[in-house]
Amino acid sequence: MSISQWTAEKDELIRVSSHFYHKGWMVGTSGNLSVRVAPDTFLITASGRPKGMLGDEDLVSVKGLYELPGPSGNGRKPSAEVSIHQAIYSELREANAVFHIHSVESNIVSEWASDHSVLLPPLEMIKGLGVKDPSLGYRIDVLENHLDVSRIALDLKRLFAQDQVFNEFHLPAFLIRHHGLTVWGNDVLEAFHRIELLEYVFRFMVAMGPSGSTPPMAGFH
Ligand SMILES: CSCCC(=O)C(=O)COP(=O)(O)O
Ligand SMILES: [Zn+2]
Repeated sequence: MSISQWTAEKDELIRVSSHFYHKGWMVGTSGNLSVRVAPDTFLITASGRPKGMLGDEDLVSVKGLYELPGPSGNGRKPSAEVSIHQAIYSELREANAVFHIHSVESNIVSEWASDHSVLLPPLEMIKGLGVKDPSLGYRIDVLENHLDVSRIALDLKRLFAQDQVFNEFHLPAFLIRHHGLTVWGNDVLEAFHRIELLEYVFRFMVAMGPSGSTPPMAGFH
């Protein structure tokens, strides 16, 4: 009898995936989630699985942060976007959970990028990303989408290599244009909170519109 490993971590990712699915952020097979279980090993959702109804076998382990992994023992393939997770875990020691979702709002906001980033509104919520003063003008990076996912991972590594990523004005998150939001945290709960609060910020931005102000309501002057 084989004793399955990391059952608590798998259960946690299955619960988070189901929650995000019901929010409309991981519709169908979209999005992927991972959690680090050792310095160079993480569990990640298998590719092409329905994110609202994952089972234990839909979480596969990946050992190594630099080479693309093959299929797991049960024939499941790691997420097609595994190289993005590898890039984050290899470059950021503080990242122990990485969540990637496809929400409508994050894709709308990604269209408003200028100079590869979007300015976030000075909402109190942004403090949940670890910043002290939301009024200072925080921007979220926007990477180009590429069919070849390893190109996105390479662009991300380049971004991490630039000093400003590590200064306090950069956030533990980025958008891929017309694709979705990726966030990391010190643990599953932190990544979970960060996804939820950024999605709140994006909903606010979409309600305000690209100019950042709501149109006057008919009948009010
Ligand atoms: C239908 S979503 C297209 C692929 C994608 O962007 C994604 O997030 C899911 O890919 P995975 O291989 O992780 O299932
Ligand atoms: Zn994706």
